[in-house]
Amino acid sequence: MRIGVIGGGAWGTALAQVAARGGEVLLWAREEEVVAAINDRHENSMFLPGVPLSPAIRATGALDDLADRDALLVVAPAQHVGAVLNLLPSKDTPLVLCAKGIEAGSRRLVGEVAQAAHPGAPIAVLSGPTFAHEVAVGLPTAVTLACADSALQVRLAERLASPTFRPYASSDVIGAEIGGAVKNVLAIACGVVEGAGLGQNARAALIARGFAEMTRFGLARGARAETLAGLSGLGDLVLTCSSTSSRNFSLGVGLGQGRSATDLLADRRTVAEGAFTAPVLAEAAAEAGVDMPITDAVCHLLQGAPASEVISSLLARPRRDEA
Ligand SMILES: NC(=O)C1=CN([C@@H]2O[C@H](COP(=O)(O)OP(=O)(O)OC[C@H]3O[C@@H](n4cnc5c(N)ncnc54)[C@H](OP(=O)(O)O)[C@@H]3O)[C@@H](O)[C@H]2O)C=CC1
Ligand SMILES: O=C(CO)COP(=O)(O)O
Repeated sequence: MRIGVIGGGAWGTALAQVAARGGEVLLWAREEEVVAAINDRHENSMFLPGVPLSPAIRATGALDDLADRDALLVVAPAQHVGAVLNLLPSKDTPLVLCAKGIEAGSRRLVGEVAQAAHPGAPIAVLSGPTFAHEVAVGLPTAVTLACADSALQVRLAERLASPTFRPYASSDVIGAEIGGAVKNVLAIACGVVEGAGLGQNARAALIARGFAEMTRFGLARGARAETLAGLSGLGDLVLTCSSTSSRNFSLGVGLGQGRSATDLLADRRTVAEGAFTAPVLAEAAAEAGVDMPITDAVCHLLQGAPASEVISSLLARPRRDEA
C-alpha cells in the first residue's frame, strides 16, 4: 500500500515516520522550506525539530504527485482540509482523516468536509492520545483507527502498525472524530485551571465534567459511548488536559494567567485547533439542545472575558445531577 501524507506539520511528519517503517512514503507540504529540509537533511526543522526522519520519506510541494497513492493520510489543520482536498486530482483514493476539529462557518466535522470534497471516497479516522514528537521517536502509542469498511480498516492497520504504534479497530467514524475535536476545547479549559493556579482537584473535576460534556454531544450526533470512552475520546482528553506539550493546554495556561487570546494566538506558527473549534462546537451544541457549559466558558475566554469572571460564573451554576 503506497501511502501519501497531506500536511507537513508536526503530526503529518510523525505519521509519515510511522508509515515509513513499512515502506516508502510521499509527504506533501505547503512550505518549500519543509520540503527541502525533509529531502535534503531528513528533518522537519520547522515543525518537528531534532527528530531524525527515515530516508524512506520523500517530500513534495506538488499535490499532483500524490496521484499514484493507494491511501492518503489527511493531516492538514481542520480549517484547511476542504481547500486542500478540493485541489487534489484523484477523488476516489481512500482518505484517513487525522485532523481534530470542526470547520468554522459550515460546522462540519472533517469527515463531512472530506465526503463533500470527494464524494464516494472511502473514509477512515485515525485519532488518539498522540503527541507527535513521542510518536516520531518511536515511543509506544495506541490509536483508534475507525472505518466503516472493515477490510480497508484491516489493510490500513496492517500497513501502519508496528511494535510501538498500535491501532485499535472501530467502525464508529463519527465517534472517533468527535472525541478528538471536543478534547481540544476542554484542554484549553484545563490549561486555564493550571494558569490560574486553581489546583489539581479542579483539573480532575474539569476532565470528568468535560468528558460528560463530550459524551452528551457525541451521543446526540450518533457517536457510540464506548468510542468516546476509548483512546480517541477519554484517552486523548486525559493526555491533552495534563501536559504543556499540548498547544491547546498551553493556550489555556496563558488565558488563565490573564493574557489575551489575540496576543497568545498572534505569533503562533503551530495550530491550537480548540480555538477554532470552540465557537462552532458551542453553536452546534446549542442547535442540538446539548448543554456544554465548559465549552461556553472557553468561548467567553477566547472572546476576551476575564478568566476570574468566567471561572466564578462556571462555579456558580445551579447544582445538578452528575449524570
Ligand atoms: N501535533 C500533534 O501532536 C498532533 C496533532 N494532531 C492534529 O493534526 C492536525 C495538524 O496539526 P500539526 O501537524 O500539529 O500542525 P502544526 O501546528 O505542526 O503545523 C501547522 C500545519 O498547518 C499547515 N497549514 C497552515 N496553513 C495552511 C493552509 N492554508 N493550508 C494547508 N495547510 C496549512 C502547515 O502546513 P505547511 O507545512 O505546508 O506550512 C502545517 O502542516 C491538527 O488538526 C491537529 O489537531 C493530531 C494528533 C497529534
Ligand atoms: O492531539 C494531540 C495529542 O493527541 C495534540 O494536542 P495539541 O494539539 O493540543 O498539541
